[in-house]
Amino acid sequence: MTIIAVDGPAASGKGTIARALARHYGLPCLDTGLLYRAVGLSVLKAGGDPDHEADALAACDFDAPLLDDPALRSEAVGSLASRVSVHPGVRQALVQRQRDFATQPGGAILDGRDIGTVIAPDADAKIFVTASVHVRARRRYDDALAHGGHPDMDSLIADIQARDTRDMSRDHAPLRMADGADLLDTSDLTIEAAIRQAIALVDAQLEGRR
Ligand SMILES: Nc1ncnc2c1ncn2[C@@H]1O[C@H](COP(=O)(O)OP(=O)(O)OP(=O)(O)O)[C@@H](O)[C@H]1O
Ligand SMILES: Nc1ccn([C@@H]2O[C@H](COP(=O)(O)O)[C@@H](O)[C@H]2O)c(=O)n1
Repeated sequence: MTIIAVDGPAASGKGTIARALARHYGLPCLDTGLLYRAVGLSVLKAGGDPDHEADALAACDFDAPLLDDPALRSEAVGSLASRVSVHPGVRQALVQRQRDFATQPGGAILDGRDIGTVIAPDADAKIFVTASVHVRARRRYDDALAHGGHPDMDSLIADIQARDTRDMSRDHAPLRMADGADLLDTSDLTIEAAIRQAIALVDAQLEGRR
């Protein structure tokens, strides 16, 4: 069984890298941010308060098809996800689902904020993907433009900074580089180069464990 943990801040490119690693190693992949986004969107739909733990907890029992809802991908829902994810009860409610995915026969790749620290601390390989705030905001900007939106760079930068601060400073499972993780800064890398480097880092970690 091979478990690969990919963590990092918003728009660092961790999902792109996790999916490429999944193709390369023939493993299933879980974007764990979607689980928190589903909770955030469910609270909103129920008219609850994302900062109120009981409202957020009630939303953890969402229906699986919600994970395919394109509305989950918006920056606004990303921000809601970040607010519900500070509650320890919400994190606890989502842990087993992620661990079950990680420990399926053959293993898996998971990307998120606490995969290498909390969900799979004994993962066979761990990567922490990052990029400068400006580069990450630029990626969100380009995505929004490509989808016909009218993005504002300053508000994207502010949203990403607010999300980084909340994710890194919360008491439970804060975003940080896990022990044994390799850092991959994608600020100046093309997608192809970032994927090549990620595969080289994972290969080296897997080789080191043999
Ligand atoms: N190295 C790169 N160079 C240029 N663009 C990139 C690079 N890596 C990812 N991107 C683009 O940046 C955007 C965000 O990437 P991605 O969704 O992989 O980030 P993420 O860290 O998973 O974000 P999220 O906060 O949604 O979890 C996507 O449009 C992706 O194609
Ligand atoms: N393992 C995780 C994954 C995500 N979160 C929180 O959800 C927010 C949205 O995540 P994206 O990866 O889809 O951007 C994120 O800002 C985190 O607050 C988490 O706590 N743990």
